[in-house]
Amino acid sequence: MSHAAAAKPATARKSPALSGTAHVPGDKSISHRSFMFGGLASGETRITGLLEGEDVMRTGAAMKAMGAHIEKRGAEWVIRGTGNGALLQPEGPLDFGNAGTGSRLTMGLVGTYDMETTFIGDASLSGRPMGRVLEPLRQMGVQVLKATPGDRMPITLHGPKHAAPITYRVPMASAQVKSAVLLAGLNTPGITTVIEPVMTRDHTEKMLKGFGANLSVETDERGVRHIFIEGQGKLTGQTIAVPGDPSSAGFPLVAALIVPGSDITIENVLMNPTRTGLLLTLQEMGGQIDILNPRNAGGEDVADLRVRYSELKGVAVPAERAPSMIDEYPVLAVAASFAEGETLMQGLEELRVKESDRLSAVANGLKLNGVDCTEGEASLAVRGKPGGRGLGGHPNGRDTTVQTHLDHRIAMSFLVMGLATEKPVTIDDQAMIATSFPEFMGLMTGLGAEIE
Ligand SMILES: O=C(O)C1=C[C@@H](OP(=O)(O)O)[C@@H](O)[C@H](O)C1
Ligand SMILES: C=C(OP(=O)(O)O)C(=O)O
Repeated sequence: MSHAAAAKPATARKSPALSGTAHVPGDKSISHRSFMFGGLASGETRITGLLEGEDVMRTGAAMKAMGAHIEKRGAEWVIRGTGNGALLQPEGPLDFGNAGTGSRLTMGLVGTYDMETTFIGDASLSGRPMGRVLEPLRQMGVQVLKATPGDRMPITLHGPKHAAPITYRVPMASAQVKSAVLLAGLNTPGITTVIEPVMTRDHTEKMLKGFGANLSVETDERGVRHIFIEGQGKLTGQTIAVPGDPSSAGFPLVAALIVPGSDITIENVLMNPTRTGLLLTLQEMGGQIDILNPRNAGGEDVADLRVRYSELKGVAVPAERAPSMIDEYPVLAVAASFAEGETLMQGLEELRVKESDRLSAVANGLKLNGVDCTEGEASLAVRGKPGGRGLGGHPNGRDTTVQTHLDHRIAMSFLVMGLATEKPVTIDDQAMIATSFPEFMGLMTGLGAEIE
């Protein structure tokens, strides 16, 4: 793979107490959707706090290629959208790099257009299953002109003259699949219905309503959500302040919990209840996390988090909590490596189809660095070593470099781990960190972390 030639390893070492105040970049999910919905709506959308990570920039480039005007003016992104239903056929393939969210949501957004669009991505994205989005799109009349076996990228779609509205029950807990169908519904006459048995992050629903879509949600007596969207309505540009990403906040947060003496504050973190599973779990483990100054900003709950070093205890994390902390399991496994007793995480089947097979990538990295853990088909049990004694790479032994498999969260999680292990932890490549958290190295070293 050509990527290997450019690999840039990084090493984290046992660090002194972390201190200071940090601002994590804007939420990735809201940033992708801000570019998409702003690019589609009529009139002007202004965005502050946008995550300028590679994944989101790919979404911006795709929207530009389909007719949106996007530019940065000072600290603000200003977009002039095409109007709903008026995206243009792009001249070349849309390259989504490493981004599952960008590619899957855009397949929904443009799949129902009577035009041809081709989706490509890097080696990680090209290995991820896209059938979960193509299946409902096919039901709406979309033709998959080309796909690699197993419904993988590169993928070429051509929409019908008139898409058919469907009722679609999402078969796995996935906000990306839910969102792709709702976005396909935007360009479809009539009402498209998504049935969501297990609630996932609700940014698409909240933001589409904010842009003026006729969208409503009913939750039945079994807690199943029924989401209705009326197609071909008008969307109007909005002003958006993107709150800090709780998934990115997880890295300095866990670092402060495991490095003795630490006391840090992370400001302006999104507290949407569909995203706070990690916080809840770490608090159950005995983590001292104070939620300060809770407030509402632009329709979302946000707060500042004061985090102090804590003696953690293992807990059982219920499978139902997985959707609210799906991207946080790698860093939770790191916290669990320093906790007294066993932490059992269940309901992890979706981790197998992220940027890497995160379940095996985490288990392998932990084992290499001396952590006792058991990988199940959809579970992970970690038996921690309080104080990190005996953990970390073996300088005179075999190569203990953690393989990150083009996965930003694996890279950041193991760098956090190395801040509190007896011996350093090395990862094979830090390049992918820029997909979601370009400021990671500077932010962490600014708090006192020893990473190079
Ligand atoms: O909708 C979104 O913005 C996201 C949904 C989740 O993916 P799935 O829908 O595949 O669970 C998550 O892992 C991803 O980082 C962002
Ligand atoms: C799973 C992730 O992102 P995506 O699916 O957008 O690549 C993530 O950021 O952890």
